[in-house]
Amino acid sequence: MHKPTAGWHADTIAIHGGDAPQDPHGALVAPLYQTSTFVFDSTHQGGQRFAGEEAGYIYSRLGNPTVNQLEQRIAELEGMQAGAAAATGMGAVAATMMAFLQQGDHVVASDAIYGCSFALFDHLFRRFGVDVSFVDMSDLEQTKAAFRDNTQLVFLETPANPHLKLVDIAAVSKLAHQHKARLVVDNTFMTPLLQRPGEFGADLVVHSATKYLNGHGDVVAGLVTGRSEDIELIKFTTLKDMGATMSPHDAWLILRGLKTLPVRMQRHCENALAVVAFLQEMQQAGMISRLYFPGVNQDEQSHESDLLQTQMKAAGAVIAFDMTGGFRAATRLLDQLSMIKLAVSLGDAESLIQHPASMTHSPLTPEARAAAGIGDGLVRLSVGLEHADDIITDLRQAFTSLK
Ligand SMILES: CSC/C=C(/NCc1c(COP(=O)(O)O)cnc(C)c1O)C(=O)O
Repeated sequence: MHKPTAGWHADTIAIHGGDAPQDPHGALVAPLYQTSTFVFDSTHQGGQRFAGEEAGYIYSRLGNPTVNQLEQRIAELEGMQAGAAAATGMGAVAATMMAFLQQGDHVVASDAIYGCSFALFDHLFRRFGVDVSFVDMSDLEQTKAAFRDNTQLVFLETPANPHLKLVDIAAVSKLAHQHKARLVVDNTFMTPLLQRPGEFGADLVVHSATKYLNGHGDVVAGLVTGRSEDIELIKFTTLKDMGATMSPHDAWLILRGLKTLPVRMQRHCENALAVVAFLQEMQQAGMISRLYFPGVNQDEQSHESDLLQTQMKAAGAVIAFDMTGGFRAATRLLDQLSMIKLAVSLGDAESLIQHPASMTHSPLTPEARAAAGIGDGLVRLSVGLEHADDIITDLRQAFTSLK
């Protein structure tokens, strides 16, 4: 039965998006195709399918009905033509970038990105002869100067991991396209509910689906969306041959998580605003030297508040802050919390807190960490779905214990 998907709101696409695999029993939730391979009717059919002469499934690393339903749903949510699913967020980042790179190429990357993305670019890509320039993309002149004749890709996160630095997607996209390069935006911290980078000129949008998209702390996975021809290239070169494809069960769990993404993001953002207000009290009390949250440091970047208005629907629910007492205060605070869990990752129902310098961003060289402004006193908090008062109570008792 044809679905009238045109004109649906994101809240509806999150539940109904993507073609559910046909089920003879009319199951409301499409069955999970937990299979490694698919049986051919004949040798001829098998050959035809491998040759691409006949549509149909072959082997789950080459495509799976449950995974395809998720790929279609995330593409519809991002407003992109197609999607590809990966075993992890890093699988999505790596497969996406490597599909468009070869030895001798150059990449312009933001200096504010997740630690393992930095490591992929700064260690692995260099080993294979791809050069990467890390730039402060809030400085468009510096960004422009970084381009070379062999620049093929531009990569950024906004808001960036770990301290929520914002980048003007449209401005960087213009620079990328002037140099005939593709722009890849990692939209993990926002999700398509709060930001759709394709609307501002991103060619490819990647996600750690581990985070908000799945949202329940029980899956590690990745997704990428873009134009059909780019997604096909990623699927049938790097993803297929690197083997970084997503399991059908993970896809099935993410499809279930996505159904509540709109209401979860609303609650995450409401909670985050209440927690920011409390942390501002701690800042006024001198226990926090700097608070990072989109729109909070108005003096810092008035352009930041413009971007919050133009490319984002809300500020999100990840907060970072520098402890006045540095590493020792940060360590004591994190070790004092009880309901808020001391763990990396973000975007889960559970509030999570961690220490970027020694954890998520430990792969950065000391120089890169300094350039990105990631100090030893920096703490990153992912605000969960608990009652805001209970989150604040836990934070308050931990801060009080430092006095
Ligand atoms: C070991 S640290 C835990 C992971 C964290 N981040 C992951 C991440 C990835 C990579 O996504 P996976 O491969 O699904 O973890 C890609 N892009 C962004 C913006 C990310 O934050 C973290 O806690 O900041």
